[in-house]
Amino acid sequence: MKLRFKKWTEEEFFQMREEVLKGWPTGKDVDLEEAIKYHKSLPESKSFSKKLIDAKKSGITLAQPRAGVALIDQHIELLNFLDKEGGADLLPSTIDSYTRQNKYENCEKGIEESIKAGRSLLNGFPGVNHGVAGCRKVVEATSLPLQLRHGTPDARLLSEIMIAAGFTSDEGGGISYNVPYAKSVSLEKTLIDWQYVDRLVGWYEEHGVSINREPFGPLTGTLVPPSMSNAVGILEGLMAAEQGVKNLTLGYGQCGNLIQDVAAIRALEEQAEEYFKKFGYNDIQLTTVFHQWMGGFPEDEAKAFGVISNGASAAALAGATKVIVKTPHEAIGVPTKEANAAGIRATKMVLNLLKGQKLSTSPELEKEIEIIKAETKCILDKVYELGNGDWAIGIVKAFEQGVLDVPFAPSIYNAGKMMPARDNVGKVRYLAVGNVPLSKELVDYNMAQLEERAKFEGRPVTFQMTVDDIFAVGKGTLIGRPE
Ligand SMILES: CC[C@H]1O[C@@H](n2cnc3c(N)ncnc32)[C@H](O)[C@@H]1O
Repeated sequence: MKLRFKKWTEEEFFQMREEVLKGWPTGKDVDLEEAIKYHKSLPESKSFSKKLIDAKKSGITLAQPRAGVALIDQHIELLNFLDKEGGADLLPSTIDSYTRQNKYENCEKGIEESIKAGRSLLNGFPGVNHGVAGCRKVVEATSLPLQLRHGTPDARLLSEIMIAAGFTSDEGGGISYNVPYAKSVSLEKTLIDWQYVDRLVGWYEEHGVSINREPFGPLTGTLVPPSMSNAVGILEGLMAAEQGVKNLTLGYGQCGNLIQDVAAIRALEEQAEEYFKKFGYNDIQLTTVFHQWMGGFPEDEAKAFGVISNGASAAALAGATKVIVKTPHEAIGVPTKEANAAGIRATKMVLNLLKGQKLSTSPELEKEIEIIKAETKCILDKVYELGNGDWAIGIVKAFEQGVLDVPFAPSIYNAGKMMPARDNVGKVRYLAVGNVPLSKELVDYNMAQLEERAKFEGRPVTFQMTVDDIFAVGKGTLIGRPE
């Protein structure tokens, strides 16, 4: 399959599908006709797409945790606990790390050892190994819409199985589940593999079943300038729309300055709408998701609840359709179901207190929206030019040249030349642009904001600011002031 920005024909899709379903024995149980019938038999209350659109219409922010364990019965117990005791509005199934690397043999062993140990020895739910029948048990035994959340460069088989089982949303994308998650998987490969997933969703849509797609907004979750994550989100949105995806949630990871975070969500939604319209995708149902702080967490649980609640309020005031909830065990590892539920309850408390409130506009907010949109436009215009009108080709060339550049990404295909740091009020700025094609006035604007911090701290604008910022929240502040 040659990479190009064009909707796959059915024969192209079904030809690749034969290989995909051979990836593990459970692939042979995927039957699309049966899956369509099953989805149509599900109550509307289990449709991710519908719940998101209803929330957007009523202007509320939904709360969704991350959660996943090795064995089906324990996973069902966990999800129902998060529903009943946590008050979750939407349910996940966070997939384990072996599945994310297509190491299904290791999953098999992990499942056997978890049975012997009587507890989960995998850090998530091994959906491929459980197969359609196993995943369907989860769908049948829970009462909220279900989404697979993972970090899988090649999620073709995983998506086939879990969507056929009745999951109605799938997170990820050819950039956002490659660059922050893999070391040496090429962009061409993951863009094609995620075109497959989007084409599968397009096939469900063409047969009357709406499946939500959610690119992974936060990327490395470490000082990613909003315009860089918004550019990636819009690109993955365009890639999905071209393959027939209709229900799309674009995401953003909290950076910490409230005005910038609200501006980022507002800019993301407005600019994505602009690009969908400009390129002829007029029937996209667009929603947004705000990820609570994705960086280092305090170990102290009371402080962790402070971080969680702060993220919940930013999501509500931004008007995001959904907020992804963190837990007070974030600094330790996979949370207990009690800690996970507590994170949701704290979040829901804040969402309820702020119901109907949105951050009203202000000169500072308008300025930040304008800056983020202008930076994002510089990046997207260059991607389009590099691809000579083909977004997919443009993405590959943009990473080769550092036009798209995600800070602190493990991928060898990421230039890593751009460096961010916070300004004096904690907004994330471009300290060194690398080859990110910002206009001169935007480069100057970023530098002027950083100069203000430098003056305040009595030090020059320096990479040390970036380092200090990375450790700051774990130490209890947002901006890494010199000690
Ligand atoms: C994107 C990374 C996030 O996913 C979270 N995460 C990963 N696996 C699980 C898991 N199995 N249960 C709950 N949270 C999880 C992790 O804590 C981190 O906040």
